[in-house]
Amino acid sequence: MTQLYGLYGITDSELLPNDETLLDSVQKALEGGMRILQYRDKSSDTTRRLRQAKALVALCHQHNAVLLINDDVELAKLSGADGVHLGQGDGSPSQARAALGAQAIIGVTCHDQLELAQEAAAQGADYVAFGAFFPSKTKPNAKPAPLELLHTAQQEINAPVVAIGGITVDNAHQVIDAGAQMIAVVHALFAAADITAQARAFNQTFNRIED
Ligand SMILES: Cc1ncc(COP(=O)(O)OP(=O)(O)O)c(N)n1
Ligand SMILES: Cc1nc(C(=O)O)sc1CCOP(=O)(O)O
Ligand SMILES: [Mg+2]
Repeated sequence: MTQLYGLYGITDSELLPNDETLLDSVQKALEGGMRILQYRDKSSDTTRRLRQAKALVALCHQHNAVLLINDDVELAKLSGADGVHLGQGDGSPSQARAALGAQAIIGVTCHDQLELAQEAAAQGADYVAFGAFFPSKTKPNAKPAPLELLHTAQQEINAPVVAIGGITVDNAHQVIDAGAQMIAVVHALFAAADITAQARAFNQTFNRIED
């Protein structure tokens, strides 16, 4: 079973606009050691979303990686994905659990608010996500979150903690040192010239030897 730890890649339909670039880029990230992926396509093209989600499930499973679906519990169920990532407007973790079953991985966006994470964990979320820790190219208007929140969350929340927002190979150590078990990355991973090397570099940040 895949651990909820390390690099957590998130796809972006603007950066990866067609099936070929999506699957090719994800394959490269998997070759670099990414074991958690979220399919994030905010469009209403249901045919494309189902086709791409199913293809990503197959590809991720070939590499012992998990595929989570952003926003959409129904798509997670139809595609055979391993779980779902819920924003604050995307339904509750308990509703998602009822739809997807006990084995499903359910993550919840908590912005900069510890209370949202407490609520999500109490409802059975498998991880909680805070952000944005740095200025994000993908979501420039995301509300900033302070690094200290990760320290507090690690101590007080009974679920693994994800950090998101503007994370790069250069700043990843800041959120990891502050308590993040996973780093969720769009641009610095999927816009990289060498996605495999970049995925490897992100995961190495977790393994680096302390001075
Ligand atoms: C791991 C992770 N954390 C946060 C988000 C953001 O979710 P949300 O606030 O619902 O925003 P959208 O991604 O739906 O635009 C995420 N997707 N993944
Ligand atoms: C989807 C998303 N949610 C955020 C939040 O703060 O909740 S930041 C973000 C975008 C993350 O992309 P990048 O790694 O390119 O900054
Ligand atoms: Mg959402």
